[in-house]
Amino acid sequence: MQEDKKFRSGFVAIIGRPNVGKSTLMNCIIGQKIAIMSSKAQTTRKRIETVYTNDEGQIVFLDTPGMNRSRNKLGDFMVNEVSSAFSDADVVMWIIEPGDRISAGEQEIAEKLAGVKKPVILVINKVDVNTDEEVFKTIDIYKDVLDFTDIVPVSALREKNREELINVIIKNLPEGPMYYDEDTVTEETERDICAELIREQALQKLDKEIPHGIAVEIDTMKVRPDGRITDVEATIICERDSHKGIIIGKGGAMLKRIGTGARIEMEKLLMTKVNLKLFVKVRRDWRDNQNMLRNFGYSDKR
Ligand SMILES: Nc1nc2c(ncn2[C@@H]2O[C@H](COP(=O)(O)OP(=O)(O)OP(=O)(O)O)[C@@H](O)[C@H]2O)c(=O)[nH]1
Repeated sequence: MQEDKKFRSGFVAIIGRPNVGKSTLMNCIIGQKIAIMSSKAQTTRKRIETVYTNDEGQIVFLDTPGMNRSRNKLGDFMVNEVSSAFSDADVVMWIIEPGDRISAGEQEIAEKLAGVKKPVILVINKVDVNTDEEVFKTIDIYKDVLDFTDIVPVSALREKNREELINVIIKNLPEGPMYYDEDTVTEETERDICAELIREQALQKLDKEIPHGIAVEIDTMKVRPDGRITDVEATIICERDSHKGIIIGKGGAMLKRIGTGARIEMEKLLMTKVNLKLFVKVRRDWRDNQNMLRNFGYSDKR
């Protein structure tokens, strides 16, 4: 990174009617297909979906409601949740397809976005199946609908203008830190879920002895080159030395039970064998420490 060029980072919300290519575009930007997580896991996860990083910046895509949800939910979402969904975003990306008029659905999105005081980028997707003339016409129709910071025609399927779009998004982000390791794409979510699975087992097996005073941190998670085994090292964090003793159990028996239960669940999620090593650490009052909480994937609201 050069001194005069500051690193930019932030959160991007993607909005658009069903089928305009939102998922395809996101896959195209991050350069790989995103595994679909189980519905059970999703209900407990925060909204962060995927991360793209290059030398200039880091884009964290937020999973806005309506993005992966059922088609007819979009309207409800637009009415009820648009402001809260976008409150975390630094930039909004509105995806449309080329067309010669603004449909009712698009109109509704435009009205809601009119109240969003953030940069809005209009992305015209699927230009591979349209003539330049049709694309220009679309730009013409849409350019005054909102005060867009940029309008970018792309083809998510053919990866046309991918780099240009990435540059435009990063240009619109504020200066900021790298929130995630540069090689993080989606496994952050898998890591979070694995941590959650271990926590779930611990809570189940420990019964009421240590109610909620534990957190789980995944230290390393690596798939072996043959793709058949994932090595995971994780730490269970508790508040007191006495808790540590209970979690480990007599001769390590309790920790072994927690580990076995979690391993079985993780194998289902990751679809590989899992070699799990569990550690236990005491960190006094971790629940009061906001930074530590954020580290464990808990938002301020919890
Ligand atoms: N020709 C063409 N087809 C595309 C492009 N991008 C996406 N598609 C197709 O459009 C269809 C919908 O794409 P998705 O990425 O699932 O769209 P979505 O907006 O995420 O859809 P919902 O999840 O229903 O909201 C798929 O059949 C894609 O292959 C593109 O750039 N060109």
